[in-house]
Amino acid sequence: MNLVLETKNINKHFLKPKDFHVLKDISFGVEAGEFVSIMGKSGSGKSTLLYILSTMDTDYTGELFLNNTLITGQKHQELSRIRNKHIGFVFQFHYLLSEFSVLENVMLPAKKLAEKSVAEIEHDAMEKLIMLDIEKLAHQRASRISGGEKQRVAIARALINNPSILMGDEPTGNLDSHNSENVFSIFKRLKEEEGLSLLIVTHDEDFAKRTDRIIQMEDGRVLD
Ligand SMILES: Nc1ncnc2c1ncn2[C@@H]1O[C@H](COP(=O)(O)OP(=O)(O)OP(=O)(O)O)[C@@H](O)[C@H]1O
Repeated sequence: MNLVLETKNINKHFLKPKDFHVLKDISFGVEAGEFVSIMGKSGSGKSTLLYILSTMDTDYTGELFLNNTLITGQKHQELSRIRNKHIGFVFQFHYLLSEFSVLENVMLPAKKLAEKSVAEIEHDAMEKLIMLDIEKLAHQRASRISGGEKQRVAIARALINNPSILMGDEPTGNLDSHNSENVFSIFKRLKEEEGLSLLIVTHDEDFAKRTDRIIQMEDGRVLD
C-alpha cells in the first residue's frame, strides 16, 4: 500500500471560549491515485481537519505524514514549501486575484516555488488550461469570467506544481448542478489519467457516492 497521506491519532482542542475537543483520534490514510470524499454534518469537524491536513494548522497532537514523511513538527518555512509543492487546494470560493489574468493566476504558485523559469512556468500553466478546456480564457481578467470558469481556473492553479494530492473544501458548494458535474468529471479524469490522489470535503451525496471511498465524520470522529 502506497499512502500519499496518513494521519495517526490526530486530536485537536479549541481552548476558547471554553475547552472543546473538536477532533478525536483521527487515523486514516489516502492511497496514491485514490479519490476520497469526506462527509459529515455541519460542525462535525471537516474543515478543521482539512486545515490540519493541508499543513496550515499546526496546533494539534498526533502525526501527519505526506508521502511517508512526517510533517508534524516541521518548521513554518518548510511547511510552506511542502504545502506549495505537494498539496493542491481548491476552496468553495475560488480566491482568484481579480485584477490579474487567468494565466497569471495559474502561474502564481509556481513563481512562488521558484524552481522553473518564467517561460517554463507559462508553458506549464497553458498546458493546465488546455487540460481543463479553458485555454481561450488565458488572457482574460479573472474578474470577467463565469463562476464555473473561475472554479476551473482555481483547479488549474492548484495543479500547477503537480501536487501529490488535491484537497478541496466543498469545491462544488457554490456551483449549479451543471458546473458541479463538470468539476466532478475533471477530478475523475485527474485520478484516472494522471493518477492524482484527491481528498474532497462535500455535502453533495451524489458527488460522494461516485468517489472511491467516503470518510464519514461525526462529532469530531471518523466513523468506521
Ligand atoms: N476557531 C474556533 N474556535 C472555536 N470553535 C471553533 C473554531 N472553528 C470551528 N469551531 C467549532 O468546531 C466545530 C467544527 O467546525 P468545522 O468548521 O470544522 O465543521 P465542518 O464539519 O467543516 O462544518 P461545515 O460543514 O458547516 O463547514 C464546530 O462546532 C465549530 O463551531
